[in-house]
Amino acid sequence: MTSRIADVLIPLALDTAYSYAVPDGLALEEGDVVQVPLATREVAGVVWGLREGQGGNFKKITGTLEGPNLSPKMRKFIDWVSWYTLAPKGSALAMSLKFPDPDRSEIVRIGVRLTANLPKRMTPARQKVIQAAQDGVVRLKSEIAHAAGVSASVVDGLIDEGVLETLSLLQEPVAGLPNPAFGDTTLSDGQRDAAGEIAAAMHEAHPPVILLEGVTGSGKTEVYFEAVAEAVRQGKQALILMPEIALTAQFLDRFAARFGVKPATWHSGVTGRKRERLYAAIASGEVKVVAGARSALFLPYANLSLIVVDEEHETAYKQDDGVHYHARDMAVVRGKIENAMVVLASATPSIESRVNVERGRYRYVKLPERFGGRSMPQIRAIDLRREQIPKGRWLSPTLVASVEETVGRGEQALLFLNRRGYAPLTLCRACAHRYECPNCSAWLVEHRFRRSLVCHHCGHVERTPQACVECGSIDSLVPCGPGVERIAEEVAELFPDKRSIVLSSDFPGGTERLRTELAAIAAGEVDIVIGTQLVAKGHNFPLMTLVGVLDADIGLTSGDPRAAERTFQMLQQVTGRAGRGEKPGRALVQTWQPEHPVIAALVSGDAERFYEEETRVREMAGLPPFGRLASLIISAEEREVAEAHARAMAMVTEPPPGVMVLGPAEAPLALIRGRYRYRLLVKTEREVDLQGYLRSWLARCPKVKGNTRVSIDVDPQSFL
Ligand SMILES: Nc1ncnc2c1ncn2[C@@H]1O[C@H](COP(=O)(O)OP(=O)(O)OP(=O)(O)O)[C@@H](O)[C@H]1O
Ligand SMILES: [Zn+2]
Repeated sequence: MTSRIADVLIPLALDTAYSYAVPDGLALEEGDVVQVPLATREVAGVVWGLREGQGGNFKKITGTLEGPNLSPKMRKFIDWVSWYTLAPKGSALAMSLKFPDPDRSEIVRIGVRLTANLPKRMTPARQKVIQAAQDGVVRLKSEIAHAAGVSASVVDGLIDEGVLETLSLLQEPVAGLPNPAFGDTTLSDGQRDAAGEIAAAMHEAHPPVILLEGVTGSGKTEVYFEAVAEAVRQGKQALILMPEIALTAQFLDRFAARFGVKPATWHSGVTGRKRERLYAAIASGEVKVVAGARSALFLPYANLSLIVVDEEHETAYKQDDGVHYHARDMAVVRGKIENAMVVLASATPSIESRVNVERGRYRYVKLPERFGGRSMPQIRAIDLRREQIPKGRWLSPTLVASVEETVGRGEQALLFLNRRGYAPLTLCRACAHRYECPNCSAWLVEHRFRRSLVCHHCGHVERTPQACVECGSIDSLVPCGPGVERIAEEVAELFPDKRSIVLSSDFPGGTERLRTELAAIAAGEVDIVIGTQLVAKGHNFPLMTLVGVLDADIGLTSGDPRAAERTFQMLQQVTGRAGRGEKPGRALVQTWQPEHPVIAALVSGDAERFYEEETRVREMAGLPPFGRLASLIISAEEREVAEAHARAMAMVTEPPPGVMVLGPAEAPLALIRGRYRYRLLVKTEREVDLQGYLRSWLARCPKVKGNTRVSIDVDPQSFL
């Protein structure tokens, strides 16, 4: 006798849907959310397929659950992401599902976040909480305890000691309705042409992917707002993806000035009931515009007609754990599936997107000039081989003089160094002991404001000792090299009367306070800003007329195939913060190698030269986008186990023509969080079916046992 069978995908790291019998009388459709027995538990899952068959041996579906049905397009997207990234299908599904939690009450909720205080006594449990709260996001007490895997009493203890502060979380409306006619902006001629072209393309039968390239300060935002307006006029939805930190108050205000309300925002800080309500409103089509971090790409939009990827070159779009996906690339896929237009916006596009334009896959719209007739900043290199910097200092005399002049005129200066903390390395003067992380092969970074040594890879924190832990000498620790905190110290000595601020992701008080500070800078309440990449991009500070780059060479020698591109983008972005207001800006770039192609292109203002040269280099080396890469990290708690497994995998590679497997080699970060890491790198020609090869190889590999893990990263962005 045949009966109905449902193949149910469960949002856990499982690659296949499991078959269940559908009880008589239960109305079901594909995409419905159901409850099913799994081992000894009841779990939620989504009906991936329905068929007739011999269902006698299968367990029965328990019932249907509330929540939106996942559309065929959404399921196709999830299947695709899983196929492309090799992540289990269930893990890809997990990114798209938010189940309502019937137990959560709507009464006053108390959130907590980290302060700058350290606990009197550090315990492993407390350390876990501090680590989990490191990002400064306000979370419910229960959430933080859960994330840290500790009991609520540990969190209470930290609240009592002032290490965590409490805030009450208000219930806000999900989002207002954007009005496309609210604040019609007068566009420049260039903006109008660009906006016209983009809005027209939305009406094509198959809307294209458009690369919107415009120099820093050209007004790309106003241009893509017109496409958003068009989507709203049609009653459809638009998604604006941003690197998380770019979700600034400034952006939200600009959106509100154009559309009358702020957009709905989706990122890791949106939690609890708010998250559930937003999820439902996006699925019903009630919310029209979402501005979100990469995770917003996986929401079940009812009728999406536009995806904007702002700052499309940003590395923050790549997720480096769990499902290793690149949100820009997946946005292009989602756009195709939804028949939605995709706009990739950047002042410094990725080589990948540029090449896609050359190949005719993307359309190209350019804004060559700054808005309002403003000029690009004048950029000059300071050759550190010629100009002496006094010992123990990091600002050259030329830079110091320029800062003085700038702030003397009542304008602002930004000093950029992409290094958090006080010093990247600490050692003992007496015994030369170097302070290293106990869990990672990395130096501990001194954070002087917090009086601690911190690992930037695993979050390990220890109090800076008075006596050397190795030889016992007192006050013998020496900081080596600069971080932003050390520059702040130098600035305070050089300009004692000026108001300065250090901004990095360590900023106490987290994202919300950071937003306040960014607004204060824009309002002119600070003279000198010292910052990492956090302040380097996306922001608009009208009074900032000088940008000083303290060490332009930092990223150039990293051994990453994208090192030159990344450095160029970063320097172009940070120097682009100068002169965005009424007054012209300039940038001074301290370097040991002014003749390096990256620095030379930056100083000459000739971005095209850099792109041509770098594209040629990639093509010759067969690197992306002219060839394809996948990185496999094999890790285990014992070095020998990781190495043996990596070698066993390497034995059975059997690469076909056009495929090379390199390694295994110890990963540059050989130890992270107590796990030893080996790496295999697959490099193929562009036409090769990389995923097909990886699957056939993995099928030949020995089974993963014990605590060994194999993590697969297609199109890796990180080579550590
Ligand atoms: N049509 C317009 N009318 C008035 N002001 C505008 C207009 N277009 C842009 N601006 C202003 O010009 C400045 C630069 O615009 P915007 O921030 O969009 O540049 P961008 O191209 O995104 O630059 P970046 O890539 O450096 O972030 C902003 O202060 C913006 O408010
Ligand atoms: Zn560590």
